[in-house]
Amino acid sequence: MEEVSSGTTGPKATKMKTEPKLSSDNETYKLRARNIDVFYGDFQAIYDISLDILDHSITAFIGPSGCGKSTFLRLFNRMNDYIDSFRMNGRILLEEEDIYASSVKVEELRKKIGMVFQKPNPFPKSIYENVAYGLRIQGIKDEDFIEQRVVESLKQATLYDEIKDDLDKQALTLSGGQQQRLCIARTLAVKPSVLLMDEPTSALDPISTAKIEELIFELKKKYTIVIVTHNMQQAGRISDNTAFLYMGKLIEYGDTQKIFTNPEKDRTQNYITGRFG
Ligand SMILES: Nc1ncnc2c1ncn2[C@@H]1O[C@H](COP(=O)(O)OP(=O)(O)OP(=O)(O)O)[C@@H](O)[C@H]1O
Repeated sequence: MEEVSSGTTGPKATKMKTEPKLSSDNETYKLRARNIDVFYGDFQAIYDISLDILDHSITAFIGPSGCGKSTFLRLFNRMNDYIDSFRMNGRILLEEEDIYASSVKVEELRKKIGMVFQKPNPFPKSIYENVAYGLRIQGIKDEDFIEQRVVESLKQATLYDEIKDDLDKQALTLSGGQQQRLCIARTLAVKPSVLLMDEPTSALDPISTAKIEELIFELKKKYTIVIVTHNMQQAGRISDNTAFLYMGKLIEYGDTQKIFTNPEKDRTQNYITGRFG
């Protein structure tokens, strides 16, 4: 392996002479995107992005509205597949598996790579059933197992203590911040290893936002987290690495502190200092 040059970008990224391997000396890459182009019909939304995401880290995607952050994030659990006009070039590897290979079952992939959206979207069911949902659709019938997993997931999402006596209550009666933590618990219940978060706090008040940020920070011990955020303070507070996208291109990617204090590109500097965007 040799030090990175153009084409492959990542924290301490390395350019592979052969097929990408998943570990450098002491760090492991969980996800790798290689030469990704995305099109919606004739419109190109992503241009030749290659980037590696470290395991057990928080990676933030930042950039002005429309630069392609959500499009890029959604590639990692194939959410763009729902869009008729979507087309892509390139490869995305989860560990060593090409997630767009024809052998991949998308439902299985989404168990491994869960997603939390901008607006909390609980089902109109009880708190308990929201978290149990993913297990039930897998055909799991063992109620003791389901209950144990529901409680464990709610605890991990730091919601359990607030609602433990109300598990049968309608999820839609929870506050926005609680609903978002419930959605995180629902995602955790099927034991993913990666969590994708698309502006998970943008619909929340500052106190709920702080709780979710603490939770995300805690979750990185067990999960690899990729988060899209418009909030640069948030990216600076919680992420280990930051990718700055502009008009579908990856401008700069690396250690968050460096990106925010001493970026290499003028365009990054202009964006993080609020000169545009
Ligand atoms: N389903 C779609 N069909 C056509 N064009 C789309 C579709 N989704 C996104 N786009 C376009 O692709 C580009 C990137 O959009 P995307 O939502 O990924 O950007 P973003 O950086 O996440 O924006 P925002 O911060 O506003 O959410 C935009 O020009 C957008 O209009």
